[in-house]
Amino acid sequence: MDEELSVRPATPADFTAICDLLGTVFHEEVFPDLEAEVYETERSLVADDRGTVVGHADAFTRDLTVPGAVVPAAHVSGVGVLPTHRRRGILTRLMHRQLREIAEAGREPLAVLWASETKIYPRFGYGPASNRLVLSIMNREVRLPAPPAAPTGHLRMGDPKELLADIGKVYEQLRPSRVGWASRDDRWWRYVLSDLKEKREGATQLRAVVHEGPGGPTGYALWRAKDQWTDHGPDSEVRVREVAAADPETYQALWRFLLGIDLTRRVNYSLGALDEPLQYLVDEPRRLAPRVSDGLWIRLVDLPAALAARRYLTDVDVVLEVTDPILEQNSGRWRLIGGPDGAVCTRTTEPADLVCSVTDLGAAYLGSASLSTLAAAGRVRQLTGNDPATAFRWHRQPSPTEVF
Ligand SMILES: CC(=O)SCCNC(=O)CCNC(=O)[C@H](O)C(C)(C)COP(=O)(O)OP(=O)(O)OC[C@H]1O[C@@H](n2cnc3c(N)ncnc32)[C@H](O)[C@@H]1OP(=O)(O)O
Repeated sequence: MDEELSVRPATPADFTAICDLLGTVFHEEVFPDLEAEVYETERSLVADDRGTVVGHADAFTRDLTVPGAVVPAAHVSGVGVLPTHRRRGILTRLMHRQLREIAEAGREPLAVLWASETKIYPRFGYGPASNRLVLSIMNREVRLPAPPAAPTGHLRMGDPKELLADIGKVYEQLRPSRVGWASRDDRWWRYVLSDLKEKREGATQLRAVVHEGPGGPTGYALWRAKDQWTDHGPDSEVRVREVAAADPETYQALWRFLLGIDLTRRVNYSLGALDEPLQYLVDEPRRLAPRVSDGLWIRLVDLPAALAARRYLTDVDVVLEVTDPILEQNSGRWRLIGGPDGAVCTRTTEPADLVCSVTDLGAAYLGSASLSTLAAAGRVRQLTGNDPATAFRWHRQPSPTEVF
């Protein structure tokens, strides 16, 4: 371990160096004014090599919707180590310290992140908790059911920032029941809707469409388009950022709109849920070209609090024997008693029904990865007939709305 190197809390004076570091490790231009919008200095850790910032990790203070509840969760982001200092254990020091600090603060039972590479985080107890569907739709080749003869709503297009009151209202109405959604205060809405030209990758500005029902807005979509022409004529692409719908009529109306934009031949959407309803609506789902990728990674920081915070699909009364080499207080046997209305989780000396690591529980936490599947893989060991796998599932798959 480097004697000279320290891991310490960042100060405001480190901000420029942190932005430079993130630009270097992610091979992209970083816009400090934009990052400053959501950056939380007091949660930011740096690795300091004799006055030079060589590593960084931070976390955003946000809530995450989990099965049946909304839970404070450290949204970990901005992780990087300079190429001159890689593979010397700096990330390990940053992650261990960050997890210990989150645990000691006692406010957030969970940490959540998006991984740049899937090898990095399991060793720190993060499990892959929400696979997603990446859709690349040949929109001319698929048809949705015809709209109702007398639709109850209509669509209104505009600048997302001007439609924010409606968009924000829909988001807040749906958020408590949509697993994987993160809370967005005013700063986060500014960040999400910021639309720097340099980040558009040649596409248009961000556009919004709101579905207006008799009682107010019931959904919205955010998208941009990238124009292209070939010898065959128009060949443009729609890049869908978010789709939020309170009911099936709204969902269908928004997708009918997105798939029907003139001059376009493809619609790309990278945040589809594994059970995205669109797959069951179009007349030729193969033309969606769905591809599975990973999504949110979950880390149980305060295991009993995290397990008690979510709801369970069916009644469960089970003893879990858990290993957590980093946060030892999570290791041991836990009795979880819960169901659709709530849960309690307490330490126990009773014999275990199931043996697993904290990483496996992270994977199963949002109801996406099944404990049975993890058992089939040999990661989880089911010791008795008391199998909690069904209880850990949920009605719908997680569907995060953004990569933070
Ligand atoms: C939430 C987010 O922000 S995700 C973004 C993560 N950041 C990036 O991908 C940016 C580019 N990459 C980097 O900055 C660095 O390579 C990091 C941060 C991923 C790793 O930092 P390092 O200080 O090199 O990691 P560290 O030395 O602590 O490695 C710990 C272990 O993880 C392994 N590891 C670390 N990164 C990777 C990787 N990208 N792929 C495979 N294994 C990795 C190491 O080999 C090591 O394993 P070992 O203990 O068996 O030898």
